[in-house]
Amino acid sequence: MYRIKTLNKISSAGLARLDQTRFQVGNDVENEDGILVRSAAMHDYEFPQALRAIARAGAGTNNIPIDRCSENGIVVFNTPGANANAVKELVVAAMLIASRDIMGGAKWVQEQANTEGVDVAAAVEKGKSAFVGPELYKKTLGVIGLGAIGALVCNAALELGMDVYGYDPFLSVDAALRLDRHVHVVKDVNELYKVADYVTIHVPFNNDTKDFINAEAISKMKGQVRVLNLARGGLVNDDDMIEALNSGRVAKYVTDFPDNKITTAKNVIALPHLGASTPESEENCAAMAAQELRDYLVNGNITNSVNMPSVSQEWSGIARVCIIHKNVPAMLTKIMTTLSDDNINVENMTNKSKKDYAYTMVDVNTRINDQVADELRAIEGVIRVRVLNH
Ligand SMILES: NC(=O)C1=CN([C@@H]2O[C@H](COP(=O)(O)OP(=O)(O)OC[C@H]3O[C@@H](n4cnc5c(N)ncnc54)[C@H](O)[C@@H]3O)[C@@H](O)[C@H]2O)C=CC1
Ligand SMILES: O=C(O)C(=O)COP(=O)(O)O
Repeated sequence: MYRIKTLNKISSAGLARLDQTRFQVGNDVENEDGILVRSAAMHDYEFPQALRAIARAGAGTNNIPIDRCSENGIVVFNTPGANANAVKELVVAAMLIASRDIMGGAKWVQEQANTEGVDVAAAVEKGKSAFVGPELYKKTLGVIGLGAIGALVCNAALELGMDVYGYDPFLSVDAALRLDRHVHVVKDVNELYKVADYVTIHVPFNNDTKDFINAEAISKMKGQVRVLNLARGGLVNDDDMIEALNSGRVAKYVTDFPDNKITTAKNVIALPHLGASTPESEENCAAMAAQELRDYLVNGNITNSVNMPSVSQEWSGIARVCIIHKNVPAMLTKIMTTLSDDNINVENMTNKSKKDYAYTMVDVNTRINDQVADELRAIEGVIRVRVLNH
């Protein structure tokens, strides 16, 4: 029985992938083998001895201590693209509410209705000019980060008749193929700032991207620009943004990641981290995350991990040895020598690396006893050894 702890509410579509005969799932499970999580903060989380994998039902993994996971041989998964459409749709809404004063207008109508003696129909026609705002059509959108979400946003904006500029120095081939050919991809983000009426950011939050939009970046943007941040709060420097909003250089700032400081600033539209909050996305993410967790725990296969390489292998033989180790020379030789010294015949094998870590999966035709597993564990550079039986 594998024990799976949920640190957030996970859609039942995902939990259904973890059949009750093999998985015990709940938020009170202890010494868990796997964790399913959304945005719960895990940086201070104490890893139980059994923990082998964490699956983030979503895209951003900045709530998870990835380095500490890698050092402990814990595989971290996410669900690339599974919530991208939901975010794209909210970005379209964000552009609209940043342009037309839909929120202010709707609130004002309610206020009229609640004021005694006001004829709402008449008040609306008299007062509507206070809520005028520009159209998106023929305006320019700058998209920073052209991954799963960024590419969908670019393509949707083209459909709305916008001119679209995109920036992503690490653009993958797959992502480039998803991008409409009418998007102007620029090599220098300043080229995008120079022309964009709207700037939207879709990059992961990390040490390199913290404060990506700061005073210097804003100084390169057009006056009256509208800035959208549905990625992470820390990508935009709050103080610099507040100053730009106060001076009128930035006309509106829409953020999906409000905090006490930014929420009360002028011309801020703060949403409660709603980007992925659709039933469709919650189901997609949960199903993908549960599937990844299951395939790793049961078969040792790794798909969509952010800290370990992708390795999947059909079963051959009767036992499988899964070894997470440092990506250093001679590991494979040492692993193979240990197995052959114990007279174990290898049926199939895969070895792949990702940055400082590597994963070796070996199918063998005999049962692996504790002594062999301990010999493998004793190899310098080996972090974790698991033996699975078919
Ligand atoms: N508001 C919400 O509920 C949601 C927010 N997000 C946030 O959006 C982010 C992006 O999500 P996806 O598009 O699914 O991820 P993704 O991994 O498909 O795309 C990220 C893109 O950013 C690019 N990138 C990385 N560093 C960059 C830099 N310095 N400059 C320009 N581009 C850079 C990468 O090359 C990649 O193409 C997530 O990391 C997460 O923080 C994601 C889903 C929901
Ligand atoms: O996938 C992401 O990165 C998100 O920000 C979505 O977060 P959530 O799962 O809605 O808490």
